[in-house]
Amino acid sequence: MALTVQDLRARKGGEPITMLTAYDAPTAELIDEGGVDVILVGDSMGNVVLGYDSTLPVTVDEVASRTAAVARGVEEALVVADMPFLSYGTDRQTSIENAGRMLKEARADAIKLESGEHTVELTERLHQLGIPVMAHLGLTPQRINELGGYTQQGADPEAAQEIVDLARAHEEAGAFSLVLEHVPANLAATITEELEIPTIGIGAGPETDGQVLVFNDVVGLGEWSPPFAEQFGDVRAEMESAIDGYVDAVSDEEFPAEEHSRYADELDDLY
Ligand SMILES: Nc1nc(=O)c2c([nH]1)NC[C@@H]1CN(c3ccc(C(=O)N[C@@H](CCC(=O)O)C(=O)O)cc3)CN21
Ligand SMILES: CC(C)C(=O)C(=O)O
Ligand SMILES: [Mg+2]
Repeated sequence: MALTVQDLRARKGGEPITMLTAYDAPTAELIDEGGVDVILVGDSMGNVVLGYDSTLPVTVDEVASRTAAVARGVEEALVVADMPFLSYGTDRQTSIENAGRMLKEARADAIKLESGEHTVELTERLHQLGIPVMAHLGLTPQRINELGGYTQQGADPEAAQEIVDLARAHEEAGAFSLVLEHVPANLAATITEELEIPTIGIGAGPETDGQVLVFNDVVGLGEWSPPFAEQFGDVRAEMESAIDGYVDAVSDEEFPAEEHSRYADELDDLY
């Protein structure tokens, strides 16, 4: 049976939750078969697949299209669509319509919002309507122009308290889980202890209820990855070697070989 948001809530304090991003069907299928619990169609697609230098240009259409592809590749994992910059938190009607598209059109199971004061009421409304919301606090990359850099958040007592208060407010509003990004490990541990919903950390230390990373960082596909990510493979080197192999084989006239080529006997008299 496919994982539900209720199953995820029940994992609080239990076996660590695993979450990875994916942006296409075949990758999502591999991740799903690998037993990962949650697949996030992250707006990090802006950086890692669409060639932008931030997540800000990513559109609702782009996330919806990629989410639909991912959902087609997945059988077991929970599929979460990441709402892009300015697709929510402006007016309520548009926010609900955009979030609704992810479930109605793209077949996501839930959505994620970069959270703040402006998303407490919206989270409650979406929850009431039947759209499960994953909250996201700490480093929220859609605020890069306010933040000035992708630095650790909540490192002083006042900023930490603000995150704790917002975490509680979003739990109360009905969020089913909370991503904590690039915050001190001791702050993430405290929030994890205080909340009843599972926390999922990225650059937030070992004491959250789960971990999330960007797929490209995990397999070693990107040229660059954040300091808190770990590379568990070197897919980039594999790709480079396959591309070199192809170019060499064509240049040396070794590809295509006999086994790749079909001849039509009927043409023998003509040519
Ligand atoms: N490939 C990829 N992986 C990610 O995890 C990721 C993205 N892209 N794009 C969207 C956001 C941006 N993220 C980032 C990006 C950079 C740092 C980083 O380098 N932080 C340093 C320097 C901060 C600074 O001074 O600007 C640090 O030491 O905190 C952290 C998280 C996480 N997200
Ligand atoms: C890193 C995760 C939490 C994210 O928001 C994304 O990939 O866009
Ligand atoms: Mg994101």
